[in-house]
Amino acid sequence: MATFRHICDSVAVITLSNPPVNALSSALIQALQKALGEAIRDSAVEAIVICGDKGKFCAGADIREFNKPSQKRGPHLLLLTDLIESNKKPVVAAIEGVALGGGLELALGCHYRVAHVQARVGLPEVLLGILPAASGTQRLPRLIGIAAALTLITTGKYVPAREALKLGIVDKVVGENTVDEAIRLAKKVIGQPLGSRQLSTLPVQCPPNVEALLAEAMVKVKKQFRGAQSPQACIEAVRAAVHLPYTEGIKKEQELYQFLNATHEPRAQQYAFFAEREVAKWTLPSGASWKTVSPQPIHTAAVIGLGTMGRGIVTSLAKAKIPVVALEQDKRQLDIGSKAVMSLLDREILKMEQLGHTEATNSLGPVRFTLDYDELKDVDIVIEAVFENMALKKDIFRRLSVVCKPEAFLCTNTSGLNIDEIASVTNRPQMVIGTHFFSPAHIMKLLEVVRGCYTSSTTISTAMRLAKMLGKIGVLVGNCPSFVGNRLMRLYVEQAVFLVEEGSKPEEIDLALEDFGLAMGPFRMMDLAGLDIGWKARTEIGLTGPKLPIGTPARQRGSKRYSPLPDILCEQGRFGQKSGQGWYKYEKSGGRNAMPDPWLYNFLSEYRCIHNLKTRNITQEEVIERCLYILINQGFKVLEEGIASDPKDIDVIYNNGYGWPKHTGGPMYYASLVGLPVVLTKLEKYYEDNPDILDLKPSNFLKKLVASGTPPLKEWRSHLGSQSSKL
Ligand SMILES: CCCCCCC/C=C/C(=O)SCCNC(=O)CCNC(=O)[C@H](O)C(C)(C)COP(=O)(O)OP(=O)(O)OC[C@H]1O[C@@H](n2cnc3c(N)ncnc32)[C@H](O)[C@@H]1OP(=O)(O)O
Repeated sequence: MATFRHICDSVAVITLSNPPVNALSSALIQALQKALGEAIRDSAVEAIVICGDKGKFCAGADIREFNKPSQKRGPHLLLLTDLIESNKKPVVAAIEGVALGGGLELALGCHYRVAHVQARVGLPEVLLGILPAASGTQRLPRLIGIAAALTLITTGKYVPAREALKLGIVDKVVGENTVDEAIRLAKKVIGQPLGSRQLSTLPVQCPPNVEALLAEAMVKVKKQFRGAQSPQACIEAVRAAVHLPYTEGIKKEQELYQFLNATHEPRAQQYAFFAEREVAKWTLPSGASWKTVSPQPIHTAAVIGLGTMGRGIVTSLAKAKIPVVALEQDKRQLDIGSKAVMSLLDREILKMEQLGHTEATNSLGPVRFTLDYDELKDVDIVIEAVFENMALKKDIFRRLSVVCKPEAFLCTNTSGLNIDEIASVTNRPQMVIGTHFFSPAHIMKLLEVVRGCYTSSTTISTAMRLAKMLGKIGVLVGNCPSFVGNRLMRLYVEQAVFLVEEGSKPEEIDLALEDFGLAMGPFRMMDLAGLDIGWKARTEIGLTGPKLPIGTPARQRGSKRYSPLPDILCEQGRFGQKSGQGWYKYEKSGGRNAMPDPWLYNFLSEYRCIHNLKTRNITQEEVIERCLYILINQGFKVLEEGIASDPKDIDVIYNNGYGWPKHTGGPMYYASLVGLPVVLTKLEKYYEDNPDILDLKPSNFLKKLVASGTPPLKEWRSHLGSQSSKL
């Protein structure tokens, strides 16, 4: 756990060991306390170095223990940091890999910190719904000042070693032999006064405008993490560091920690943390799983189509150091696309240089641009990223069948087209898979990996491995129209439009859902994405436009309610931000600043008049419930149909691809927080009021769970019974 071995020349080295990331479990904290006690008492020891086993210092408190009753957790990390700091023998932290959360707090208790150049440090507690409650909110501001500490503590950002050196978090950065360097430093400082190295004793250097700084930070986090309490608590704790002596500040830190712990946020965020790691551990009903099926190596890749998605995918591959061949259909498109890719790559290089990488250019994989399909003959994987047109995609896949080597995997980046139809035109349907990237593809963490009926488990394994190589979270889902993410999203957006027909304003709905915590309300989101995209898709399948049978009622398709509002806006040339007007108006075409539009109010009045729609007062509560519960209800249907195998798959998709607030855990976790009987009763009521909105009808699976006594979320899967899985 924590071993103490004697080193020559009187420096004791204590090694933290708790694989895989040396998280501070109660057992490790106890062992560390014991090892420290021994080193302190040993008169032959004059200095101490603390390091981590296997090249990782420490990833912080053991998150798996957070739900243990506190009396069973053993000695508190906070006391340990005080014990280290007050020790008369100098203590040096040798930071390799990571020093995160409690790991960095432990290092801040030490008198000196030496870091390996590739190490990263940070206080990510805020991302787990808590705050750095082992003195991090009090020691860090004393070390690096209020502004920098606020940024780190409220964002949870990981800082690379060189930046940490500039900020003053670490004292030295080394390219190799971190522990040896720490030992050398420890020896050098034996006998020197430690006063200035004891952070708790230092004054906080406050700029004159400190209150304004804190207020500004508060405004920022309230906007950025709407509805979440931990970022605000972090600021309160830093404010305590400004105004109170250290021991009082620590009391405040503990109070705020207890307060947060009593909310649902830590549990929700910690659920989200583990869910992201669990989804990588896929299992198929056949028994094949990540453990049994090896991925094939991917040394080279090709991307077809250099539109917005293709450019991001190429950049993402280059960032993962995978050589890419990027193909376009004609010279003009190739020129435009290649320029755009080069500019994205330049930005990546700049970002890396700012983070202290000296050889940033060499850390990207090479990109070759071409018009020639023959250049694809040797690549290991192809990702097709042309626009959503089935005929075009099929043409490309036919061609790939001929050109690519037999072992090459063929992926289609689609947000909802049928993978099986695409696979069926190839000579290797078992090697075809959907890879639904999210825009911007080089930044967004989510990758929906869509298994078709022919897709082999080796192909799944390889695509999931590719996600990991790209630094993304791959979530395996089944093949159905719009897959999981967009299938749920469509109903949420449609519900928002129905609410406008019934009397809400777009901005009221956006505000209600943004206050709930969603990154962007549905109308601002539609305007950003472009209303014309959905319009084209609806025209293609005959929901509107020339293919719509004459005599179809305007607000009905089959037995379902339909709103033609978005179609009419498009007919008026209102495509959203790109045309300067959509649900909102903008300062210019391409403008970002959404302003309520009086034109829309008049238009909506006329529309309601024409369709004989009576407006009514719609509460925020109804907006949230109808928009979110219909999405959640569809989540239960997706589980029932075996399109997703576990509620956490849906939560990971929403948290990482759709701006769902992580502090509520994701839509399915949120449903469990609200209580399934409540969700069911509300859906029943809204369905009764709106019998033509068929998707409000509660799913059988939701009803089954409630009838079974509302088991906890982790047991839902076992209640699915023998459904026909699409995985
Ligand atoms: C008990 C009350 C104490 C109160 C004290 C309050 C003050 C202190 C609070 C904290 O310290 S909270 C923890 C803060 N630390 C983090 O948030 C770090 C989270 N981890 C990461 O960012 C990454 O895991 C990593 C360390 C950068 C490694 O990333 P990598 O991509 O290499 O691997 P992963 O798949 O993410 O992780 C591997 C493995 O390790 C598990 N794990 C990671 N961190 C922790 C942790 N802090 N506690 C427990 N387990 C952790 C992770 O779940 C993976 O497990 P498996 O999936 O392999 O089982």
